[in-house]
Amino acid sequence: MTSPILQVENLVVTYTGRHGLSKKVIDNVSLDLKAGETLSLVGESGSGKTTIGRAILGLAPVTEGGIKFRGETISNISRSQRRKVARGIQVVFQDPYSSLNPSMTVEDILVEPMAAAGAPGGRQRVRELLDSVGLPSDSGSRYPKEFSGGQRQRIAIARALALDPSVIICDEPTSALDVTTQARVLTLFKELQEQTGVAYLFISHDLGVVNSISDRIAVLYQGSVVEIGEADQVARAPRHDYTRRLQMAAPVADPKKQRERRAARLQLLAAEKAADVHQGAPAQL
Ligand SMILES: Nc1ncnc2c1ncn2[C@@H]1O[C@H](COP(=O)(O)OP(=O)(O)OP(=O)(O)O)[C@@H](O)[C@H]1O
Repeated sequence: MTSPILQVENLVVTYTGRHGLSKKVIDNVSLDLKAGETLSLVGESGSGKTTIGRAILGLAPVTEGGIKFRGETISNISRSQRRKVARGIQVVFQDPYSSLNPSMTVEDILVEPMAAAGAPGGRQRVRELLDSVGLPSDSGSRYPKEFSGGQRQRIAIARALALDPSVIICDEPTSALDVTTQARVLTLFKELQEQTGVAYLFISHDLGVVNSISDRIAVLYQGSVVEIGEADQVARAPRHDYTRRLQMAAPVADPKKQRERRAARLQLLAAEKAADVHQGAPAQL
């Protein structure tokens, strides 16, 4: 069995507010990401998905537990150490409008991470990166505002690929895109994974979106993993009530499927009522 490339071990993230009140937002989460796989993290807004991604990137406090990349601890280390050991972890954010510096050309955006890491990265590499994400090779001299949302997300993906990462954290990377563009960008993620062997930790609130690209899915509820398993099993035959609710909340275009969903939702509610399991159940999704 291949050993995991990224390990989140018993992670606890606690934030302390202005009045000294502390709030545990991640509670004992353990996750393994294997080389070349896509593990999705799904849950409703506020469940802690982004916080886990930020903790991996060194942007959220790791209060307890630890994070390892290629077997080396990367939590609670200095910035300079992180630059050395964690350069193989990159990120693509949700919003392609705010995540790209509007005053930089696309070429400068792509060269920046390579220059910061002291990696070789000339015009040829920029052209390769643009080509790999399906953008015209002359895009380098243009500015982000000249591109559509989907194209901007391609630029952000090219930037994430610049240092040949082995892990990309994709934080709701298609949520700001229309459905057609969303599908194209998801296909691009898949193709890039086939070509490069990169692993994705794919963060989304939408079980429908992640099912098509995930190997495994972990479901997060109030800072804890309540279910984890093979993508098809979690998305199609969830074991946990909360996952069932997420499944039913995911938008579907097909009216027949919508009717089936509605019937299943009513059945679930009736069963819960009968079993009186409402106490402690998550809020309406
Ligand atoms: N810097 C912070 N200080 C205090 N609380 C925070 C901070 N960042 C996040 N939180 C809290 O942590 C919890 C988890 O937030 P997080 O953004 O990780 O959730 P999420 O599942 O990614 O939600 P969304 O899909 O809306 O982004 C929320 O209750 C949020 O208010």
